[in-house]
Amino acid sequence: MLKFSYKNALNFFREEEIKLLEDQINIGHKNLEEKKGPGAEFTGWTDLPVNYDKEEFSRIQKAAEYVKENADVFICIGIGGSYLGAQAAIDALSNHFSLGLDKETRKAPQVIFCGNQISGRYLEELLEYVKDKEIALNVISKSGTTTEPAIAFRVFRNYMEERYGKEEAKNRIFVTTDKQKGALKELSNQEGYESFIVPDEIGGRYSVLTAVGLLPIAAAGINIEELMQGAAKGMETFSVENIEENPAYQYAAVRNALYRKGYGTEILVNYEPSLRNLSEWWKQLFGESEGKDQKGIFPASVNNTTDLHSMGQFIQDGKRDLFETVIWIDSANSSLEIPEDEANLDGLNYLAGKNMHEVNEKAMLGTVLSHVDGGVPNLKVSVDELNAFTLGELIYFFERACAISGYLNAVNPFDQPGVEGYKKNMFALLGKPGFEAERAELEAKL
Ligand SMILES: O=P(O)(O)OC[C@H]1O[C@H](O)[C@H](O)[C@@H](O)[C@@H]1O
Repeated sequence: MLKFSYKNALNFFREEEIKLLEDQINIGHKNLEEKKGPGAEFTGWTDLPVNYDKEEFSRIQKAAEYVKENADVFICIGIGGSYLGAQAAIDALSNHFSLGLDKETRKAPQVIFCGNQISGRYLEELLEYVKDKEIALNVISKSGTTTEPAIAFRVFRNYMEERYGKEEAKNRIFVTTDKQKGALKELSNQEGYESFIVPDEIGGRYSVLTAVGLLPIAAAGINIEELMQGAAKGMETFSVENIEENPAYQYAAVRNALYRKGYGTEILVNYEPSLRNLSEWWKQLFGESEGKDQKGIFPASVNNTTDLHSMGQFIQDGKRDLFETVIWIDSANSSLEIPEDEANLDGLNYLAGKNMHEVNEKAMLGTVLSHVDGGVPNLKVSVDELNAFTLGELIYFFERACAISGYLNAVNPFDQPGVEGYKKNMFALLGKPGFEAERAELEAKL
């Protein structure tokens, strides 16, 4: 069961301040339930965990089986919401070293993401890496026109057609995009690729539980039925109107109470390397949803205890406008104990026989207390253990909290007008037809 606690933030605001946000939360809740608030056209994710296309879901499972049988490497091309959720889930639930394990042990292909930057070196090295491995590919883009994945797909489509021939390449390429529009849809129709849909009413950063995330996640050997069941449990728990019974709404309210006092940066903190990319997914979710109209909480992250040795100083003692949200997994996920050592030169015998988890937990507790003393409010989201079910719950928790939090700060949590700025300039500088006037203007500034 997911739990949320803000007891370590209570030195920084009064409980009553949460109460005072209740009316606004109720309005946000109604907006989501009735799908009628700002950005209502992108609220398809609210009931997705129970209201999804079951026929497509089984096609996803079948495609994942095909990939498992026929590929050593599954190349997933996408950027932003079209890869972060899948990457987060796969990292959270797979062996840290699965890249180095053979396929028999892994029972699934390696999933490698690309098209999420414009590095030629990365693509070239990936082409070299897969040259003696069987590959399959999933190109994922809701709009079907995003430059980064489009370039990577062009490179890999050429490569696969040359290597496998057009017909076999077609069997190995899966497309996830809009149901009717966009260049990728057109290409997919023309070539006859098996395709999956990003529903109109679900924006990229809310799409991990659609085919966008589900195909890569299933191909990595993760049980997507359990993931959806966990999300459905999340939907049940976190769609309750009453804030006292709804941890997601409490989280949204506390964040806003802190923000209004000048805490402008939230750091998501984990103590497991497998959660590093959950933070990357979370950053897009909250950053794109809330950072607009010249306001919003800046979402940051640290990976502990690693970053206590680099960012710890700043968090403890630097500019005081930070608050932290710790994601904690209650149960030990390994039985590794610290060994006894006769010489005890490192002085660690006081830890001998202790499970690593116990040490990690004390590090977490000690850090929270110390940061609170240093003026950093601390929130905590915890789950009993990390598995596909609880991950589904966590995903829904954050999605729901994010939407309500955006409404509390009077922004549309479902649009992202700001991301077009760099694209327009890049197109102009690259000489894309139609951008001639902007090009001259920008070049004069360089
Ligand atoms: O899936 P796509 O249409 O390719 O979009 C990928 C990403 O890029 C955009 O610029 C948006 O800011 C993101 O919200 C989106 O997730």
